Amino acid sequence: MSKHPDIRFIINPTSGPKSKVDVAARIRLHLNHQKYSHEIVYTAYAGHAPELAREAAEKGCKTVVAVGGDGTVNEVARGLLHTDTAMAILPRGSGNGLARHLKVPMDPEGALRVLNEGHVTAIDSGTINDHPFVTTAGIGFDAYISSVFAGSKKRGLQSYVELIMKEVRNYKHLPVNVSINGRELDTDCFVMAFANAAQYGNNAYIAPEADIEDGLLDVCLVRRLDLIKALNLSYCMLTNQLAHADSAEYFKTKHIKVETEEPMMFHADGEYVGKVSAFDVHVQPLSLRVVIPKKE
Ligand SMILES: Nc1ncnc2c1ncn2[C@@H]1O[C@H](COP(=O)(O)OP(=O)(O)OP(=O)(O)O)[C@@H](O)[C@H]1O
Repeated sequence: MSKHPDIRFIINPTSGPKSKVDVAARIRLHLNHQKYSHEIVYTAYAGHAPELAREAAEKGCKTVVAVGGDGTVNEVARGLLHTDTAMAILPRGSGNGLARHLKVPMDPEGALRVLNEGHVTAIDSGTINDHPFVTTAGIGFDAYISSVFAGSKKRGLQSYVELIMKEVRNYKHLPVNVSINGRELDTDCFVMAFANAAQYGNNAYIAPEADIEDGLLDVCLVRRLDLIKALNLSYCMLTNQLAHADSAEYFKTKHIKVETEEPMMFHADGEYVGKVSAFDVHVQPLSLRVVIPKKE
């Protein structure tokens, strides 16, 4: 019986800002071929990577590398959850939230060095209405932004920030009912983020205290937003600090339920999923094996 290669690289050819880097050539150049056999496959459509990752896991592949941004990482992770196959990341997106949280280098050589070392650990993931996420999920403004961004041809950090600045003034909070840690809360919700990793990507920290191995999700609730709160929140997100209590509240939990009068948009790992009026969010403790840099 022919043995499956140790490592499958899954490249999303549409990820990230246009770049001249030939990532397949970098892989061939920098992978330790004495240690690992490998193959490179390309996604042909959105939603292809979970199939490619699951197939590799079923064939006994040790590691599957997500070559792309957080959308690709989400898809590869979905195919590997609760298996023995580890996920590595070769970051090619514009945000790269999970790679940054796990301290995977942003350059291909650095990311391949981490892969060559082969240090594996287990991390949590989450589900929002049964949609898995590994970095963040959310309802309200961040989901609205992901829905608008998905329909826009523009990519990159600058377009993203411009979009947020344009839309933030028009977006209105909605009333929600929240059940968390045995408590019920009737509140307004501008945005509610469920963070497994600390950041959305691009070092924008929505939950600075999030620990990806603690079996808990960090919830960040912004009830209402005005100019002062928006400035405080943006400053804290960019400097990796908890925002002032007037701007945002933080909770740690295994499970949270949210019900809304009007349907609200939600996202999983920055990909817009849909609009519903009930959300059930769970942590899935230590459900994904990942390749990370060795701690010093
Ligand atoms: N071959 C393909 N053709 C079209 N879409 C694809 C293909 N392969 C994957 N996709 C979709 O591309 C989406 C975006 O991918 P990804 O998030 O990796 O890149 P990005 O949006 O450029 O990065 P970031 O999320 O960091 O901004 C994914 O949700 C995935 O479903």
